[in-house]
Amino acid sequence: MKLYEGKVVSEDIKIGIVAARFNEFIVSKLVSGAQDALVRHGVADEDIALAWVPGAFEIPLAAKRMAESGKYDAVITLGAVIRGATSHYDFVCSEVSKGVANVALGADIPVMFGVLTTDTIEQAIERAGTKAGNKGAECAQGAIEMVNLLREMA
Ligand SMILES: Nc1c(NC[C@H](O)[C@H](O)[C@H](O)CO)[nH]c(=O)[nH]c1=O
Ligand SMILES: CC(=O)[C@@H](O)COP(=O)(O)O
Repeated sequence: MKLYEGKVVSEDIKIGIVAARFNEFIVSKLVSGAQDALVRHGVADEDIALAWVPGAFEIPLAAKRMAESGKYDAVITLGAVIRGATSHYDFVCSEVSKGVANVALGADIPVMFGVLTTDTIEQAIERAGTKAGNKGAECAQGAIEMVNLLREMA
């Protein structure tokens, strides 16, 4: 049986990050978690680019530009959508998740979904470097794995 799996060791990998500024207190921790994980797995700091957008809803467009530029082997999207008093949360989450998935399929490169979608601020904090890990670091490792996997499958 031929087995394909990507190693989580970077060899000449360039990464683009798109981060939403809304809930920046949380998202900044996701960005630093992603950057730390990328560098510690061998990605050169100069091979990482970061673009800030106003909110999660704007992530897919910026991710599309990065993914289709040809400059990056993978894109990591980071944000924190925290439920409020109206149904706005549902629309934002739906469009961001669908949009990010479509960018990956359209550009044919890994686009990692690192947007927290939580009911409470506490849940977001737990996933930004405390008891439930750091979603940015998780996506960073996943991005390296996916790049290596797709290179193996080529
Ligand atoms: N409520 C949150 C938002 N809302 C803003 C939207 O993402 C968007 O920027 C606005 O509707 C203008 O197009 N964004 C988040 O990232 N997180 C939230 O909790
Ligand atoms: C996720 C959101 O858009 C939300 O935080 C906005 O809050 P609200 O629904 O109270 O307007």
